[in-house]
Amino acid sequence: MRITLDTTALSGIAVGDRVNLERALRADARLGGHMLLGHVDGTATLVAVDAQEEWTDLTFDIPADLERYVVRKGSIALNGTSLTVAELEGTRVTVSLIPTTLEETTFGSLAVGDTANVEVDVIGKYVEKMLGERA
Ligand SMILES: Cc1nc2c(=O)[nH]c(=O)nc-2n(C[C@H](O)[C@H](O)[C@H](O)CO)c1C
Repeated sequence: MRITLDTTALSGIAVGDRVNLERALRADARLGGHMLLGHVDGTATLVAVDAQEEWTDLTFDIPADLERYVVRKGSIALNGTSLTVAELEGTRVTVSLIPTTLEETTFGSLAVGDTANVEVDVIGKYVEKMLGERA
């Protein structure tokens, strides 16, 4: 689909490349992350990797029009993975990845300059629309 290739980083992957997969959440299951729809809003560029002993900080530059939907300690999906925003400075979003996440996802092989798919938390979009309509 044209919109998928235009909006996501999927146009840059090749046969044999790894991707992250998660089965759909059951409505009666416990929610361990946030409500992820799989609708990618744009792509972010990895600008810094800071590996510590017990976690690794990844800093991404996200599109300017998505910044307003991201809050510190809020949720963001990067490459389909539900993550917590550890730091936020303008369009720079830092996430701290635990070893499990690095092992189970493709983040372990991401390098500075690589792009990742971004899905912002949908709650902010609904709130924005409702407040806009009320004004
Ligand atoms: C909300 C959330 N936040 C983080 C995070 O900030 N850092 C991290 O490393 N992992 C987080 N996780 C768990 C990951 O989504 C999970 O480890 C991967 O999806 C692999 O299953 C979740 C669910």
